[in-house]
Amino acid sequence: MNLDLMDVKSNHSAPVLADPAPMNNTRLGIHSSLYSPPGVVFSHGLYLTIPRKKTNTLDDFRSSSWLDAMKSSSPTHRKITKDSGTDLVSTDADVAYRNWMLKYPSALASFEQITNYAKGKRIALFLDYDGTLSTIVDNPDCAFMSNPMRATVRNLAKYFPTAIISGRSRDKVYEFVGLTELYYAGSHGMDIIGPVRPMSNDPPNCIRSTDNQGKEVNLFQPASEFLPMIDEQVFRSLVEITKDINGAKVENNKFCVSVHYRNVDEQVAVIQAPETISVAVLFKSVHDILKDYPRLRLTHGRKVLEVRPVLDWDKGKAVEFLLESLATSIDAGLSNCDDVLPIYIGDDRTDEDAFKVLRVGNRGYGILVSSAPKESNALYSLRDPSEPSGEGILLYRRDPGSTSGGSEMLVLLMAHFGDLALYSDRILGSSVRMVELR
Ligand SMILES: O=P(O)(O)OC[C@H]1O[C@H](O[C@H]2O[C@H](CO)[C@@H](O)[C@H](O)[C@H]2O)[C@H](O)[C@@H](O)[C@@H]1O
Repeated sequence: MNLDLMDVKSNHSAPVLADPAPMNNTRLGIHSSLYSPPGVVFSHGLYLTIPRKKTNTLDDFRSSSWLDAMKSSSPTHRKITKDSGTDLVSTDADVAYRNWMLKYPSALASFEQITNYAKGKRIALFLDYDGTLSTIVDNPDCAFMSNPMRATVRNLAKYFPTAIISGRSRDKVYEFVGLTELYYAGSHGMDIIGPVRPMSNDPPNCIRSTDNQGKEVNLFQPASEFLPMIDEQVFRSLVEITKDINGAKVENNKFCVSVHYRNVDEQVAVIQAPETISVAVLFKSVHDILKDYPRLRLTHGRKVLEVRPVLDWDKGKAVEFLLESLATSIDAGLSNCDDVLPIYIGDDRTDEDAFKVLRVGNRGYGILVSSAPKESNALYSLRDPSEPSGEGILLYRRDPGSTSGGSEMLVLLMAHFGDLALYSDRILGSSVRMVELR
């Protein structure tokens, strides 16, 4: 559900904030139990599991972590409650989620802590795309971003340097987001368009280029040598071997390739005849192809296998690269700014590399978008990009030209994401809390 203006105005209930964890201050104002979990209970029964009795040649695949990864790669709260069909399990799921939130408190509930720490600092915002700015859908070509979300990101970018870091190709994610004022990193950070940095700082594979608007930018493609192999050989081979697997889809993400199995029949019921399990066949086929390409590796995303170069580069490295670019670029507005607070919001395993980078030395905040408990290097959580909600929290800056509070510019940084928008204070409903960023 997208909240329109009427929804916001008519929702007069106080913000329904998730159970706040007791907070002790650390440098980032983070609950100390984040570093030593307070007996968090994970209900493994919430996840579907597959029997591991060996029966034939596909056993290695069934009994390895591959199928487990498949089953847990996209657990959704909705699916758990729907599939189980009982209120009891639904309650268990809620309890497990609340317990999990002791370790990963809601970013909404912790918003004052975040903004307190942000005072006096320049925020740099990094956003994943799928599952963060758009909801997960069956067809990857239709993972559109809502207009309110787009408007919010556009407005955020007026205040904070903002970058999208996606596993998609850079062109594709730009096509979805469509905002020229952002920086974009595609192929899990292996294809970055960022602000121009002084030549002396340029690593190899970094060149000056122009973006779609003719603006001078830096183009950094650390995996450029892999392009012919991935594009001309691997992508084609993967398309060929999966063409008879109903529902499989291969997506060319330029420096990596995604093999989707969200729509492939998992056939868990016929586990005794594993040769009919299409997903297992798919995994084996992809694995077999990769034997011929030792310089490529396989990672798991949400119902997707991702083929990528063996390269010491990931979303975390991309965040570091962009932070350095932003800090040295006059255009980006972070130069001469000692204190930058990076915030990264993402939902998937590949986002963990970025969370890790921010976690080290309490450098910034990682926020995991997840509706199911899972281990993460993030510090905070949000439940779902599209969860219906009337709550919102505003991060705002006073308009320097303003003489009255009535004309303050208000920027909604994080509500439940599907409902993000820019509002003026005149139209805010009482369900929105405001936190001033000085
Ligand atoms: O880093 P991201 O921007 O999150 O990209 C990761 C992968 O996202 C896409 O796949 C996922 O979203 C699809 C659309 O909702 C869904 O159908 C699929 O099951 C998910 O895995 C994208 O299609 C992949 O290429 C990206 O690698």
